[in-house]
Amino acid sequence: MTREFLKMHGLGNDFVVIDARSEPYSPPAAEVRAIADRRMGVGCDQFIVLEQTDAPGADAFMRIRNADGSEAAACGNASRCVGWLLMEESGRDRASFQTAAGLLHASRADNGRITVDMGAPRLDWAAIPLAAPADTLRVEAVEHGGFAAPVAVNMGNPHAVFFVDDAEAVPLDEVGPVFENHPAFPERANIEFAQVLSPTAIRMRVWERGAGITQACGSGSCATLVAAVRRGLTSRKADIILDGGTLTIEWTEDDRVLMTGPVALAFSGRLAPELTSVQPVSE
Ligand SMILES: N[C@H](CCC[C@H](N)C(=O)O)C(=O)O
Repeated sequence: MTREFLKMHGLGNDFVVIDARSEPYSPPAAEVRAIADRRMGVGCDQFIVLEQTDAPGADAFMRIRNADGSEAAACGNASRCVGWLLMEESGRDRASFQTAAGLLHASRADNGRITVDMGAPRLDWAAIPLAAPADTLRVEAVEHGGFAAPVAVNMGNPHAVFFVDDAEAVPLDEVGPVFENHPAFPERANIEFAQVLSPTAIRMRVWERGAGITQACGSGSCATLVAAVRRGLTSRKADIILDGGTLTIEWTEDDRVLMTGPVALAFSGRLAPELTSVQPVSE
């Protein structure tokens, strides 16, 4: 059977979104990779499936899969897109949905932007997770190519934030995969390189776990702001300037991280049977 999908993005971090609340759909990793492939399939950084849920207060469960087929528990840019879809569906200005990292709450902000409360950051080494006890403010065991001692933050997914003098100079495609797969991160990690421009502005580039370089990363922007505040480098609310545009992040005094930014619906289409019946690639 074919399935309708929506192609959406948040600042160029792009998604194939399928509403499977009435017809369950949990494709194997090989099928997700085929759909995410930018030649063979539709192409996306993350593949998002809305699932039926009986979680109280939730309109759906948001299942997040990376382009490599792996599952992630958080995806900030997709959370804004899903929040927007649910608000458009209900006609309300708020929406809540369940993720593997917990219940998220979305609301409309100014100029068509959407705010998602991404919850509290987790800062303990075991919650990142790290392979061994460490000070998450400076993880000394992680260094390569002149970059060392990142701040580790979990926003539902693991992040390592390096502060640098010039974000544009970072050889992201070379050092990104080394840090993503570093043994200090038993579940791998999303890797951010942040250049503080002012107490309220940070330039950030990202290498995502399971997706590589993306135009933007919402959970990565949240992790970057939290890391900067912990290091005393910025105020608790700042703009994160990504390749694809700017997100505004605030770490509130009551320990919530609020992410505000745009959403975009590019087009809709139907996944053809060939794609939904792809045979697992022999490893
Ligand atoms: N693009 C997403 C991050 C996806 C995280 C995923 N790469 C992981 O494995 O954690 C965001 O906007 O937060």
